Amino acid sequence: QEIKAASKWGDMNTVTQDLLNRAAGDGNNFLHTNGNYSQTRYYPNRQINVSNVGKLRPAWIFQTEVKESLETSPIVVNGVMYVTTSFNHVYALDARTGEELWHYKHKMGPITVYCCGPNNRGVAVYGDMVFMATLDAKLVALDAKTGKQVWEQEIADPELGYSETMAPTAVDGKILIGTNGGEYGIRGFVKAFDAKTGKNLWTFHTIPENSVGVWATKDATGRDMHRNIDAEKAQLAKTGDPFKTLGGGVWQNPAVDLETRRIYFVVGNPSPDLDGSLRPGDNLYTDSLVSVNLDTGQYVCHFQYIAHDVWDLDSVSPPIITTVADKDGKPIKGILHAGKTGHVYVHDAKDCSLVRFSEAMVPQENMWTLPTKEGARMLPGANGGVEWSPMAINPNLGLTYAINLHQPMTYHVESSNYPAGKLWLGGAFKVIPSEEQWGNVSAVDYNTGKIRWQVKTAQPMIGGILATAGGLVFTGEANGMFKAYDAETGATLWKFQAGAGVNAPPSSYTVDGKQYVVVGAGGNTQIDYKRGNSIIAFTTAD
Ligand SMILES: O=C(O)c1cc(C(=O)O)c2c(n1)C(=O)C(=O)c1cc(C(=O)O)[nH]c1-2
Ligand SMILES: [Ca+2]
Repeated sequence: QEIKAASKWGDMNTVTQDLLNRAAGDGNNFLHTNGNYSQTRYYPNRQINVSNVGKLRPAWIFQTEVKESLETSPIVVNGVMYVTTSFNHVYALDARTGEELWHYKHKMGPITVYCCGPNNRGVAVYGDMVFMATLDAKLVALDAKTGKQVWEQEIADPELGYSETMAPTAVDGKILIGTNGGEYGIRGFVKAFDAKTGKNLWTFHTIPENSVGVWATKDATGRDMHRNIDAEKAQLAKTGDPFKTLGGGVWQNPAVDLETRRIYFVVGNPSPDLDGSLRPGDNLYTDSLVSVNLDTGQYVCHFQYIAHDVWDLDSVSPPIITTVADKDGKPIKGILHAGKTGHVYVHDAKDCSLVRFSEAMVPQENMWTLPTKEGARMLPGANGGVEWSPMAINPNLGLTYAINLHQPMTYHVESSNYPAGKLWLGGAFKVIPSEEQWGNVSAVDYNTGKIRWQVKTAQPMIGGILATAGGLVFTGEANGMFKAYDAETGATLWKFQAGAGVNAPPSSYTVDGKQYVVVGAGGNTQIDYKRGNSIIAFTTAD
């Protein structure tokens, strides 16, 4: 195996910072989880385009040995592809043929705590190494040529509810990583580790020691959240600031702005999910966009969407940096984020402030009805709106593409004390079986907030989306359909039956003059979509 890998390996496979910086214009490679540091998922080549996508067909199918939910974003470096699976396997594949070059299987520790499946969303590449974070809360660095482990570092203590599902981000010799655990009473963070040695360089706690905030009564869109502020104040006087167990995971990649040396990420829900009585205050910085300094981890700004959330409405879909129109129509550096609430939020990158929010992409009903013991119906359900699924943009059209869920649920509260590192929901959210569920692909004009087009799908959507300069948008569905849409109109231009849920973000790359689109088809645990173990690469070229 080592020999096979080495024979494909040249100096060109070394990932320099310069290569990572130029990823947005590099159609040969797919170097970041979301395409580039701005996380636009906009692929610059157009060999596959609106006029020939109908001829797209599988070039190869690679089957992993793990038939469990697949959420990997395939990373491609000079003809070598890296994918991960549930339970932290990594494969290096020949991107032309799908031939296996090496396979790394993480030796899992005894304790893994994850709410929503044994997922992994992929690797980061830097220098001659490949980085993955694991369910037992380790960061591992592998030799990119051989898959042999170079170092391993504990990110946090898995016994306390910390675990990893996200892909790391590599920048300037640092590996950035957050944590999941919003359902386990953790104290969330983003950490930077030295890429060479694994040494911890800085830690930003997503929950400040003063998490109380301003007693906000309205959400980002101005709707009353029905908080009982007097009761919260009484609880605060009794038990103090709940910051140590307040959750606030970061389980998707940050966007990196090298011009200002700032990163932007979104923070998940407070713990326990449905029981607000034990955690008085706004619960800063849960359900927020946050920006910190890349070199020091120092706080720069934040914007909270939902203060004192009791519906598990994590902020999670990865933020995108792009030029947007401000309120006066003037172009500014903006940040886009799609909420579980079903809105696309548009921010000013300078101070995180909200410029606008889009029309709701899914039905919203009874917002913000508080959970009850018997269960209160509110739409959207706890998976959103939009889940962790990354959006993609087409900057020429000024559109951002999101995939949506419509899953009616009731929210139930049942108070219980912190069970030290065990699941701590403070109640339950339950799907209403008699109500229809569905999904959408939505194209939203981020300069106006208006929905440009929307296509309904048979099931709620989870996974991700890719936009290309060929005028296309690619995304998959639970029923195994992988589709290409016209980016301007939403017309379906091509589809393929992958045999299992296509619930992962697609990538694209070009090698030996051929453009490929690649996606995982392995289903999803959280929504129980049909499992599989395929990585499928498509091409139109002969
Ligand atoms: O708060 C958290 O830390 C956290 C983590 C994760 C995860 O890491 O998979 C999910 C969620 N929350 C969550 O609320 C959720 O709906 C969800 C769906 C999925 C998935 O992989 O499909 N993960 C998660
Ligand atoms: Ca959560």
